[in-house]
Amino acid sequence: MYNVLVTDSISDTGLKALYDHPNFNVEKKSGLSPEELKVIIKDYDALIVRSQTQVTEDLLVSAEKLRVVARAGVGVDNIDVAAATKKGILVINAPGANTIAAAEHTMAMMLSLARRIPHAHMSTSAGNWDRNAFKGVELYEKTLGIVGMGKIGAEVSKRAKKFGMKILGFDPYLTEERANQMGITKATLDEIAESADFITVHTPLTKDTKGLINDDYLAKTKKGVRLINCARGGIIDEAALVRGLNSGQVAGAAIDVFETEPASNQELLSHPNAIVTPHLGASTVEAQEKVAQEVSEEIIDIFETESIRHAINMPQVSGETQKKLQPFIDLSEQIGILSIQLLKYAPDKIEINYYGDLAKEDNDLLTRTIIKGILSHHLSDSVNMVNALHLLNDQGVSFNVIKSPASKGFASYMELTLYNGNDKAIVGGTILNGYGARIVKMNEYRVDVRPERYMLYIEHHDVPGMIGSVGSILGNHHINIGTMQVGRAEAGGDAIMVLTLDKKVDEEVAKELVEMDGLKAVQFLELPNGNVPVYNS
Ligand SMILES: NC(=O)C1=CN([C@@H]2O[C@H](COP(=O)(O)OP(=O)(O)OC[C@H]3O[C@@H](n4cnc5c(N)ncnc54)[C@H](O)[C@@H]3O)[C@@H](O)[C@H]2O)C=CC1
Ligand SMILES: O=C(O)C(=O)COP(=O)(O)O
Repeated sequence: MYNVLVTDSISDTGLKALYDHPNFNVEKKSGLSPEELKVIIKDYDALIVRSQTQVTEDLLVSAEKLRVVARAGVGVDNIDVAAATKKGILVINAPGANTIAAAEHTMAMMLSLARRIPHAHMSTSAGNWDRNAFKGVELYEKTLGIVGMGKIGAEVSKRAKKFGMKILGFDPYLTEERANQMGITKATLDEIAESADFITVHTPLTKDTKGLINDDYLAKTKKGVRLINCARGGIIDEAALVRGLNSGQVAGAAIDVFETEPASNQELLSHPNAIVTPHLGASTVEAQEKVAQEVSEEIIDIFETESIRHAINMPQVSGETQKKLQPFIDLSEQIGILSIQLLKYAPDKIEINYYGDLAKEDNDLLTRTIIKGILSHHLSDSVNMVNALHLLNDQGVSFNVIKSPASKGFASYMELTLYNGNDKAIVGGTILNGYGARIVKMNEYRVDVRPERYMLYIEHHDVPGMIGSVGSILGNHHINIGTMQVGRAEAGGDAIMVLTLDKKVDEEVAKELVEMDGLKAVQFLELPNGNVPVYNS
């Protein structure tokens, strides 16, 4: 049974999949103080939040079995993603599920600014009938500058165009071609300042976007510009905005998100030309059901099938790439595990080579799986796909990934080399069509071995009788040999044997083998996810 904690106001309808699932126990606990949350978090496998709960490093330290933090929404600035990654906790969100809600709220804010609806409402409901004080402006034929042409920015542009607005879009990823397709003009921030009557921001809050609209920028805008922020507090610098509103440079501002929330900047909140809402962009029945449903279904998939769609701290892989890489995932981990057992010590340098078709794919997922295999030897369960690269970095191990389209004799081939000073261990593997995974290189030797649970790697001198002697020792201890591969550099020189065994070699057998004349190195290898033969009785 997996325990899921929900700490913000999340739609019960959207959580239905989790409520109905026999393997999940959902508990809703809102209004907890950080201290109270810290005490109970240790019992939960997954945590679902919106923007209110602060998922800090201090909280995550106490989250003993937490595997997933799910953000029922887009922005993850209330979650310490770096601390989660360090602890191997996956962070997911629900991108796109509240896009329409946020775009419609932006339009509502823009229309409210243009026609001063909140002010007119307050005055009229107080008993006044003032038809002259609230003369507005039209959106029609005005220029709207959109900073951040992602999902919400694009939906806002569609709606604003229908109102007859001219749209200038700024986004580092906006191409001329996409702008043309959308019927908007690609612009710079300065061009927006120069021509826009309304400016709306739709970016995440990053070090680049923090204070993007500041005193300097406002000085370049048209006098009487109107500003909207339904993205993140701080993209428009609040102090600069108040100065702009006071001087009249800014005719009006509609603000849904604030530098600190709950908002406390009274000068802004009570400014006669400001319209403010308490972070309501995503607050529609539809969006709240959708975000909750998306994260619920993804949590079930993560725990039941390990499939991840919207990870913040894991590589995003398309369905097609995932399908191509799938057969290599187990093999990657096996290569990692075998190589660290061959090297015996922790590596100080790692090199991963992808050849052939594999080199053409985005193989970050395989790289993480290989690293997880290597590190799990010393760090066991504390390493996973989320924190593998982070832990490697922490250990000061350098790693290098080389992709080469050359085939190396197989359609796809991967080779891992671990270094420890002058020592190194090499393991290469491939998937043979119709035959499955094969280890095809161990150190400098070519082999052809199906990765199995129990394996034995022996380096010896190429002299008569070696194979027989190893076979006898194993036979005397009732250890059946599944397969055996022999290889040599040259006749009478160095040679290897790689055996797959039906059971584990205990210390006594290992000792006998190590003491055998002519053997240079004996390494018992164990693959937790390798095949174990089953005998018919
Ligand atoms: N008020 C509310 O309740 C809601 C707020 N949001 C916020 O709205 C923002 C946008 O959300 P989406 O459109 O879903 O995200 P998105 O990821 O689809 O789009 C963000 C866009 O910002 C662009 N961008 C990043 N840095 C930029 C920069 N320096 N200058 C210009 N563009 C830049 C990116 O290239 C991207 O195209 C996020 O901050 C999100 O958290 C989202 C939903 C509801
Ligand atoms: O999805 C986002 O980024 C939002 O800002 C929505 O926040 P909320 O879920 O309404 O607290």
